[in-house]
Amino acid sequence: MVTLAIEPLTRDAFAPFGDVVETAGMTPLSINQGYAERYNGLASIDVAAEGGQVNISWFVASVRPSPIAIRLMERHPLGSQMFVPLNGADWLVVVCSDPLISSTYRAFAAKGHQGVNYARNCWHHPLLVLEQSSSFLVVDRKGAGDNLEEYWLDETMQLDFGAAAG
Ligand SMILES: NC(=O)N[C@@H](O)C(=O)O
Ligand code: NI
Repeated sequence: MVTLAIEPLTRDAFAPFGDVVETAGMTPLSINQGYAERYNGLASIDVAAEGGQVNISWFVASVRPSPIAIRLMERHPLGSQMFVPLNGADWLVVVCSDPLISSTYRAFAAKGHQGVNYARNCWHHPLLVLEQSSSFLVVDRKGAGDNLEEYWLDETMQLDFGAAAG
């Protein structure tokens, strides 16, 4: 059984896979006569391929059976996909650069104030949450074309919550 250590989610660590949507390290603009701060440019939304349009949706996700087994990876060839948690609950992100090579898999512990934007064609596991009824704002692509490619792993991969890497 292949086990996958879980590492902290940081911009640098996640850079090969997309953006981390958080305000840490960002310099805000003061707006609205000083009554608000604006953090710009947190993610690159890439959904225009083949006439795609932005799709704004709301996910309410359930906790998967424990121990969480990684059996399926997917990617969206025509667009990026962004998840921003709305409940403030911590969650999990699993990505890889080649689903056939287990050493390319990475698991990240996402905090409740962190979102991610999977780059177009980034292999990722479908939304993984740690608390029931976890709500997310999702920004991805709607339009013609096949925007889902799936890969079912030959051997289930387990997440190792005990050995948090990093
Ligand atoms: N199916 C769907 O809209 N969501 C997945 O793409 C996912 O990454 O959770
Ligand atoms: Ni997806």
